[in-house]
Amino acid sequence: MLYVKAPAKINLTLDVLYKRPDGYHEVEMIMTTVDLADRVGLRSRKDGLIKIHSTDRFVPDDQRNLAYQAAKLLKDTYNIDKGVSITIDKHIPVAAGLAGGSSDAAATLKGLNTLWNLNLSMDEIAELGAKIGSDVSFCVYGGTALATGRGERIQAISAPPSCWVVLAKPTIGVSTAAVYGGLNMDDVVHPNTQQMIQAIEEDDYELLCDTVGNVLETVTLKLHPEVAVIKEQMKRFGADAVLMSGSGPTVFGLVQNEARVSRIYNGLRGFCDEVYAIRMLGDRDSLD
Ligand SMILES: C[C@@](CO)(OP(=O)(O)O)[C@H](O)COP(=O)(O)OP(=O)(O)OC[C@H]1O[C@@H](n2ccc(N)nc2=O)[C@H](O)[C@@H]1O
Ligand SMILES: Nc1ncnc2c1ncn2[C@@H]1O[C@H](COP(=O)(O)OP(=O)(O)O)[C@@H](O)[C@H]1O
Repeated sequence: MLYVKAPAKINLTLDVLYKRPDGYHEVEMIMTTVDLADRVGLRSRKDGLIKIHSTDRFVPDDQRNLAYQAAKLLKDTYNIDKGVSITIDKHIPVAAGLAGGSSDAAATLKGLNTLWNLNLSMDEIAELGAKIGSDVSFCVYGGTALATGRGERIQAISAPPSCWVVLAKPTIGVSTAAVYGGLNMDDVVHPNTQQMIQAIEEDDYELLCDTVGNVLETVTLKLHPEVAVIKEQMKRFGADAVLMSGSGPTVFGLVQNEARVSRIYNGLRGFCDEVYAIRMLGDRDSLD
């Protein structure tokens, strides 16, 4: 069995520029991977079948699974006779704005590249990933990046300043398509993507905290007012910056003071089942 780590992402900024004729939205996002990960296990099969087993009962075990789609895409593109048994040890909350499914797909592409000796480059894998979903290319590379286009065009940037990330996910799932669909471009208050890049490049934590922003937040907040309540609580318990990730409903708080991390974590556990205190995977400290 080959095991591949599939980490979650958060969006430090998420801007929508316009709705495209193909129905997708042109975006500008600063994304970074965090240390909350699924574990994808891959075992090659001689019978050509793709079999999925997940530890989470809400994750589909058929062709709807993005890891299944990843394996199928490789089989079809490169005429592979072999199949694969895929085990997904699920730790990332599902339909949460954390790209769990996309990361499982990226891990499957990378793992099968090794298992089936395909010798594809990262760029080739990322390009294939974009056919599965807009977030898959970012998940192939991981780290910290500016994502443009519909999210599939990736430019790496340096690691963000070191801090804790507290994640809180209310017990609702959110449909990404419904959130993009509910966006009214006349109401959009655009985050400053260039300023976020500057904050990261200059290792300026305060500027980073001042610059976080997500245009999808107002849409999800209207659909699910409990997300606003969690945001308020995170602020009250002392997070330096608070934002919804992706299409939500997960809210993240950034914190540098370690004592405050436990205060926020314990405070939120009171009324939110899924709370995590984690690090960004590519923060400055972990690179030292
Ligand atoms: C919002 C974000 C932010 O990182 O993440 P999540 O909340 O899903 O984690 C992404 O843009 C989500 O990417 P992903 O989940 O891969 O979306 P896809 O499968 O490609 O698209 C799902 C649906 O979302 C809408 N969509 C997606 C991307 C985009 N740039 N414009 C869109 O309008 C389309 O309606 C599409 O049919
Ligand atoms: N491997 C997978 N893990 C989680 N969800 C998956 C997976 N494959 C397909 N899905 C489907 O994709 C939907 C969105 O899942 P997910 O990737 O967790 O959320 P998000 O797009 O908000 O980051 C889920 O409702 C689920 O049915």
